[in-house]
Amino acid sequence: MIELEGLSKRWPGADRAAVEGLSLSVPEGTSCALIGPSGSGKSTTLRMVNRLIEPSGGRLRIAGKDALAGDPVTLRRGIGYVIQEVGLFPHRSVAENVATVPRLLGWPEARIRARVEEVLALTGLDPARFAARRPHQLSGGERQRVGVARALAGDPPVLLMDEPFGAVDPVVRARLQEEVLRLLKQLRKTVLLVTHDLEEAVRLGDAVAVLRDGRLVQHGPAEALLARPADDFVAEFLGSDRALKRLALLPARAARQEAAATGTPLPPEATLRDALSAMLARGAQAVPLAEGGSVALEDVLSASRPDAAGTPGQR
Ligand SMILES: Nc1ncnc2c1ncn2[C@@H]1O[C@H](COP(=O)(O)OP(=O)(O)OP(=O)(O)O)[C@@H](O)[C@H]1O
Repeated sequence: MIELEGLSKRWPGADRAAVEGLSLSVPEGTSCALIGPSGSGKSTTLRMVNRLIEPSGGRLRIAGKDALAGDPVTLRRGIGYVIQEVGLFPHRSVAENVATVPRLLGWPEARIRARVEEVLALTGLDPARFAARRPHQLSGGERQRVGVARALAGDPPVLLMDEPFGAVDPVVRARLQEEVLRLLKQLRKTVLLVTHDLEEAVRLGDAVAVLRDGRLVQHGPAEALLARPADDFVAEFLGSDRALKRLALLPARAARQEAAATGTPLPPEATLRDALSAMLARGAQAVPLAEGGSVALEDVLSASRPDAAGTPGQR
């Protein structure tokens, strides 16, 4: 659990605080994505959590302990940190880079070797192929994987990620996001993430927190924000297509049993947005589902109403 309580940062000479009275909790084993315009205080907030930036005021607790009380270097060893430029040591091998924290923690050599192999494999890098390479001998996506492997090496309960996939192309990016998401869930890490990319926030964040001028304006599951933005600023930030974005988060469940719809059934993982796309592509008012039954246009419309209660698409 990461708990920020009234956390603030005021830079010397600045006319307003970069972060002002920010209170936010990330429950254990969940992830929260910080989003907001450039300069809204996302990176400052993240870096206050591992004290690369010392807060000017407020409280910070990690796993119930006062994280502002002890030594920041010790704190950082217990927190994985992934940044866009990865920040690998260029003259060290992948294995040596990944071993950084376990070595600082004083693990025995055999344990370090085993752990390096384990986290490389977890992040989709075959140790036999990659362990001895230098960072410049890797693709951007592979470097990013090494960055994640390095952050996981010491098995920290908390992970901070600042634009973790910003430097890789969109195709690699989507695959990495899926894989890392699966991995972090499997390992039950508590994750605070900064991103410019709303889709990434929605995909990776159990909750999304919107910042504006250093203040928290809305916090909750992406689906709730897309359905009910707190104000015009959040609505505009989420985009005029926010209703479509929300449909992409809602599973297409059979809303009616009659097999009126024709055409190829949608697979079980299909969302209401997929159902709508299929209707538009087929010029049909309804589409069948592989699991049986069908979804009709009116079901999509009723689910897209922000006040739609219960499980959307279900009657
Ligand atoms: N070291 C610093 N000294 C003075 N001001 C700073 C420093 N670092 C950040 N700031 C200021 O604090 C504010 C918040 O910056 P921050 O980097 O947290 O924003 P951000 O939301 O992460 O922006 P971006 O999306 O552009 O990365 C900005 O006004 C920035 O100019």
